[in-house]
Amino acid sequence: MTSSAPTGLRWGILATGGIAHAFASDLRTAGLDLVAVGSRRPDAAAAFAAEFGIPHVHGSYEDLAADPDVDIVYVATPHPAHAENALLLIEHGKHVLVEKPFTLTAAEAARVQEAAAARGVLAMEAMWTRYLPHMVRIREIVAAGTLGEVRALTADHTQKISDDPSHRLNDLALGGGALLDLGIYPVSFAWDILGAPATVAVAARVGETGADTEIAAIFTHASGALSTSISSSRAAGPNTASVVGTEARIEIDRVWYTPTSFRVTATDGTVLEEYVSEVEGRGMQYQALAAERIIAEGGTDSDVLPIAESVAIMANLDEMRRTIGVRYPGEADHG
Ligand SMILES: NC(=O)C1=CN([C@@H]2O[C@H](COP(=O)(O)OP(=O)(O)OC[C@H]3O[C@@H](n4cnc5c(N)ncnc54)[C@H](OP(=O)(O)O)[C@@H]3O)[C@@H](O)[C@H]2O)C=CC1
Ligand SMILES: O=C1CO[C@H](CO)[C@@H](O)[C@@H]1O
Repeated sequence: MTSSAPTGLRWGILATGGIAHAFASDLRTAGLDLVAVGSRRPDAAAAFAAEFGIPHVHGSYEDLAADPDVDIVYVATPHPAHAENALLLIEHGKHVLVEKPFTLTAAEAARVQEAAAARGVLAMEAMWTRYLPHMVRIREIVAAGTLGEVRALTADHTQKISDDPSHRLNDLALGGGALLDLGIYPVSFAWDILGAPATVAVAARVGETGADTEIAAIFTHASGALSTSISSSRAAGPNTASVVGTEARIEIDRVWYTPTSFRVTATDGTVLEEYVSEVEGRGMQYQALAAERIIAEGGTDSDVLPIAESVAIMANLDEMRRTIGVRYPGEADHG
């Protein structure tokens, strides 16, 4: 089970940028209790609160963290700020749902994991795709053995995003790079279906700012399966994915990491299942409902994406970046 009905948990949102808006809108659509917003800019917090009818308005992240009427906070800052923001919130006893990638590095992720465990709160990566209904169904189909032995998985996350050097995806100071922003989706999908890679091969193009603009990866997995992924912040491709087994395959339509459709087709061409998502809004509410269920049941970890797996995925991304020579400012300080 990955989602359920709202439990009345009181949500705060930290930051007021693009994805904070999308998440707030999905929380409202799903009837979750959004009570607070915090921004570095008091005006931005006030405007965001007015847009979504949020009662508690905080002109700093510290004030949001200290709000006694907030149970859980969604962190929607650029990746280099995720660890610092999450640690502040955890220190104040808040549960946290932290945007992907969970942090900038595995060392930061491990620090958040430790702090959450010490405080007894939930820290969960907002890899929203894992919680979407079509992904839940895909995991069921794979687990049931319908595909036979899974031999291959493919996925791309390719978008034409601005080449302005100051854009978040190009600026290393903001965690720029296709891998951490886009490539993490196919990487996390491969982990979800096939587990940790046994070997990792990567090739990339690195742009003028030092951030990767394209990256292709081939993983082998302990089962013998291969997974491949391509990510680009310069050109929009199919954004489809497939899981191929000895008896049947799953083909996920574009855009595979958002609510969409898929087919299960047997090797002889028989269509075994056609699935069409029926999701209100963008679909970011499912991860929030999953977090609410875990907390209501007294848990502190996600069964769909445990924090240890988020840390391990960050280590996988660290290794891929080492291979392609992408390094973030002050990374040594980050650990
Ligand atoms: N799940 C998904 O589909 C998506 C996830 N994301 C993830 O969400 C995070 C934020 O992305 P996005 O919303 O596109 O980014 P934006 O630039 O649109 O917003 C980021 C917000 O973070 C706050 N912030 C804190 N420190 C800084 C800083 N140094 N520079 C700029 N902003 C800062 C600001 O809020 P304020 O001024 O109010 O404090 C700002 O509005 C990223 O980690 C990204 O990977 C992004 C898009 C889609
Ligand atoms: O997660 C994401 C999904 O796609 C966005 C672009 O539209 C990315 O920038 C983002 O971080």
